Amino acid sequence: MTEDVKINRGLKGIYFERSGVSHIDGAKGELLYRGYTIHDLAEHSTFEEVCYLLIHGELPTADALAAFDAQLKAGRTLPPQIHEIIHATRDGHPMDVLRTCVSALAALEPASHDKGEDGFLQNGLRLTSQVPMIIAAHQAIRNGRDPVPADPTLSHAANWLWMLKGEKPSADAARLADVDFILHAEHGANASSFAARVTVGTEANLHGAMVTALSTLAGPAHGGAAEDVMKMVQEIGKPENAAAYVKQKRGNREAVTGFGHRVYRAEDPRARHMRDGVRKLGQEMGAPEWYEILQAVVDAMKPYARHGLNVNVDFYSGVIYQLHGIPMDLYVPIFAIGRMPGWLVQCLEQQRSNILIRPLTLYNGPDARPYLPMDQR
Ligand SMILES: CC(=O)SCCNC(=O)CCNC(=O)[C@H](O)C(C)(C)COP(=O)(O)OP(=O)(O)OC[C@H]1O[C@@H](n2cnc3c(N)ncnc32)[C@H](O)[C@@H]1OP(=O)(O)O
Ligand SMILES: O=C([O-])CC(=O)C(=O)O
Repeated sequence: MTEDVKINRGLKGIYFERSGVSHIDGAKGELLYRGYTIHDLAEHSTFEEVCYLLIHGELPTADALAAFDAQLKAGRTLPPQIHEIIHATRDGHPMDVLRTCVSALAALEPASHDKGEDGFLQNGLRLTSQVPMIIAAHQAIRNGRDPVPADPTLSHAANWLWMLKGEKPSADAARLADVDFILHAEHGANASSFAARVTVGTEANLHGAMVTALSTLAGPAHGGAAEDVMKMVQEIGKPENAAAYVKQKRGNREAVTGFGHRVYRAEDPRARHMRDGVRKLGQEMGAPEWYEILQAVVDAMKPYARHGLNVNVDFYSGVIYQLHGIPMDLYVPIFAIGRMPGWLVQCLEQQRSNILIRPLTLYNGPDARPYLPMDQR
């Protein structure tokens, strides 16, 4: 029909909106949250501070941060029915359980239907606190233990590890989790945030948008990559096997997971912090071989780097979780913990100047034709 129309498959390179939250320079490999480089934030900030920055646009004063932190801590409660739902779905993938529980919270908490700007904010902050609780409670229940109650003296990251493992994390372990959350907190119009914005565009509630985001994050082309990288590392087994593995994948024109990105052509700036974390943790724990395997894959992929194929944020994160003894199926849910403020702020931006997001598909099916009665088909 309209053959001259240009189709942008996957919306590659298309700007659909303006955003004041994060800036990605794919050619240079740079990422800013509200004007601050991800490197400064990863080195000097905390997840709570980054949440505040993303949502309010400025770094908090000490008083503002204390009030914000108190609000996050006050959100660390779950209706008792959530534990019943987790019991009923305990054998499911943690991402399915998490998504189901967030959906159930919409039905259990009347405030979830407040679609004003403040309603979105309050619901989003409460969910930011509830999401790690759901994941940790599922991990406890599927292992026959009672969920560990939240500890109001601990930061978001330390409390997550406490609820997950039932023991107080070391300062280093808590800081590594904190940095992981900072690095994953926000990334512009990535697939899950875009999907959440589509949901808000229809004037649906925030919980609905979060369910959309969680569904979209789960795929291996997006948040699921960290789990696949860990499986790849296990399959490779030793650094000397990496070159043959990559050769076979490239020969079959299959993706090597943890590489490639829709926007970055230079290395994803978040990867460097995770790489440092894997190297340090591996040495400390007497398990340097995981890092060596990862670096052998990077070496084998070097010929493709000049075509813009470099490691992304998910390449190193799985091994960090593995070294912490965290099961592989929790890797995507951990990404979701970090991404909560990013989804929230994208939803807030969408809501502030809302418009239905509804592109076109160019029809290439049959021309108009008469309906055929059953006996003539
Ligand atoms: C947090 C995140 O979501 S980060 C991404 C996490 N996902 C992964 O790590 C999974 C592996 N990577 C991929 O599948 C892809 O790189 C994606 C989905 C992330 C991005 O895909 P796109 O933007 O559509 O890239 P596209 O498919 O256009 O790739 C361009 C070229 O690079 C190749 N390529 C892209 N990624 C990879 C990869 N991981 N391994 C090998 N080759 C790759 C493609 O085959 C294509 O080559 P061609 O032009 O010869 O056909
Ligand atoms: O931006 C993307 O397409 C994917 C990504 O790296 C993220 O969501 O962090």
